Amino acid sequence: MRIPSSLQRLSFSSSEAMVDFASDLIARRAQEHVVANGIFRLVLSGGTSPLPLYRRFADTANPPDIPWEQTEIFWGDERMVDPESEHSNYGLAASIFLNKVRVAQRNIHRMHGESKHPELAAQNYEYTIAGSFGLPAFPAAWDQSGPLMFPRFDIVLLGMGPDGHTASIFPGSPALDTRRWVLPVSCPEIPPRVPRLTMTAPLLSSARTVIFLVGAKGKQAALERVHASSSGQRTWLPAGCIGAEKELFWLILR
Ligand SMILES: O=C(O)[C@H](O)[C@@H](O)[C@H](O)[C@H](O)COP(=O)(O)O
Repeated sequence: MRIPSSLQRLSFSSSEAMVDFASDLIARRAQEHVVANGIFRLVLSGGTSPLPLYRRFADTANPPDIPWEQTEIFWGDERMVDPESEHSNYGLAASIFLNKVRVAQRNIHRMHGESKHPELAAQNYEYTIAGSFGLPAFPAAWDQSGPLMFPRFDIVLLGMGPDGHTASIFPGSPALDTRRWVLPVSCPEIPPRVPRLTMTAPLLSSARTVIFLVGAKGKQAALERVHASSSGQRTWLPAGCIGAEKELFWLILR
């Protein structure tokens, strides 16, 4: 795991407080990245925990000051379903906020969950990532002989399931240790029981800032194992294997 220079675990007694913290942090970092590089690359999470934050993004009464015109949007994982499906991570984010903020359609990089060929869809997303970062058309992820290379997203949002999975990286997944950036995932044991696509642990952990948003209900045991690992005991729970280049935040709703 890439050890971040800062690790913060913060617990919140209300969803509003957690959303206030997360949206302020994202807005500040987004502005800094736009000033420094002219662009802000944000990776969204699936699941239910980030939904209040997504609603805040679209809140016209109290909008966070995010430079949407300079923002590119990606997903950490997607279910192999149509974008119109209620299970589509893209579809949910689009209906809650992406269709309401000033992000350009060309900057919304969704994973193609409707593809009948998950491996091709994964490779296609690696091309998309390479394109955004101005990297060669042949993604370094496929070059078995070259040095390891993982593009650096500015902020990655993640959740965690009760089994410790994050994105669609389940315990024992090949996505934990690979040079690939995106991999197909066969149907997991947990709902929705559909195959997925996922960014891999090394790619997610290369981000400058990683923010976990977790509701503690049903997740206490996994949280304890993940947090024990950062104080020295090893865990192989996928969420505990995710690091960051600079800052790793665990925002936990009590
Ligand atoms: O697409 C997905 O399902 C996710 O990205 C997944 O990793 C999710 O974040 C966790 O399962 C937590 O989900 P909840 O936030 O709904 O508990």
